[in-house]
Amino acid sequence: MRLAELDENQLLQALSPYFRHNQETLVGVGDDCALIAAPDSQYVVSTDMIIGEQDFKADWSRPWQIGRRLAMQNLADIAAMGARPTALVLSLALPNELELDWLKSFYQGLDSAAKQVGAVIVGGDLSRFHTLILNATVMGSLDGTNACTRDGGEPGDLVAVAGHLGFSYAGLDLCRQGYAQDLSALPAALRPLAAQCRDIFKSAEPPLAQGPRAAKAGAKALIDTSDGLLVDLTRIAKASQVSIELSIQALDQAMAPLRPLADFLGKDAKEWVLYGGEDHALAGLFPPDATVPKGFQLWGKTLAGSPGTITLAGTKVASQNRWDHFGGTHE
Ligand SMILES: Nc1ncnc2c1ncn2[C@@H]1O[C@H](COP(=O)(O)OP(=O)(O)O)[C@@H](O)[C@H]1O
Ligand SMILES: Cc1ncc(C[n+]2csc(CCOP(=O)(O)OP(=O)(O)O)c2C)c(N)n1
Ligand SMILES: [Mg+2]
Repeated sequence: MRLAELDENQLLQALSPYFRHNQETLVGVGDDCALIAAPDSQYVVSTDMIIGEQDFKADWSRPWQIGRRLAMQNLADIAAMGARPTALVLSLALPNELELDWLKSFYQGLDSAAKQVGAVIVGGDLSRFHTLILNATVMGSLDGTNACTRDGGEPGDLVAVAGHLGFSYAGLDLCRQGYAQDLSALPAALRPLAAQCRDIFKSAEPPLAQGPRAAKAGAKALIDTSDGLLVDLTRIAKASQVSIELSIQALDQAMAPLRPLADFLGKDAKEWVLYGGEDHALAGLFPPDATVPKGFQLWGKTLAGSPGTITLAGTKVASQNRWDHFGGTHE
């Protein structure tokens, strides 16, 4: 059945299995607003949208993967404040010819990501448009800890990263080179890694639990790598008024698993790791005596150099944003 055959109430009824309650939900879907408990007297909130063809392709990704990606990239922003996601609202512009099954599957993906961290969908808005425009807004609780903003770092801090780096860009390159669905034309030895990269590109797997864990371990600043490691490290370095020195060993370690695939596709694993966006890894600045949580890799340290400068083994590296929708060198 196509959406054109349904009114908004019928659509919402069809999606109702995905409107769950958690302990923060005082009023969920169905009233003018949701009513969400915020025991801390403060909460974190963020929003992010994705647009068909520009941020995903409906013929590359299954609808549940698109839903999961939209949820995950929003949830990652909450994790990047050291917080726990509690509730999501969605604003969706949908073409008339879209199948109801597509939309249900999309919500299944959203819900699967939300479930992973105990968050629920509590509201939204539906509109018709010829292009898919999918927006989520997410709220979260700090559970009594301090928010890990980008500006808390100082010279001498440890720089550590949790999550995948470059895997999403590798997945994008695989899709661009015709491997969006079928990997059988790849050498057998590369297929498991290729499948992992492709899945991370299509649905994103940020280390959501590491945000609150990092906050508890004393992280002074956190950011998620939506636009690429160097761009996002530059943001945290500028906000914290420090420079960052990265280690070659950390880069080599991050590149190692991706190298065979990069070589096969004629791509550069270093480019994937340093400039690839949408991995939503968590990069943090920790005090020099901190024990960084398991799952965080040490990447370097902050220095009192020119704010926002990133060096790799002493040499300044450029951090141009490949993914700036306004005026950048967006591909
Ligand atoms: N249209 C907008 N109106 C108000 N604030 C915005 C708008 N777009 C982005 N921002 C804010 O600017 C900051 C940077 O945005 P963005 O680069 O999208 O962050 P992120 O990479 O974490 O999603 C965020 O604090 C965001 O809330
Ligand atoms: C079809 C397609 N082409 C290219 C990309 C890659 N891409 C699009 S936007 C983006 C960066 C992040 O997007 P943005 O909207 O800037 O996210 P934010 O920084 O707001 O979290 C990347 C890597 C993609 N996801 N899909
Ligand atoms: Mg954004």
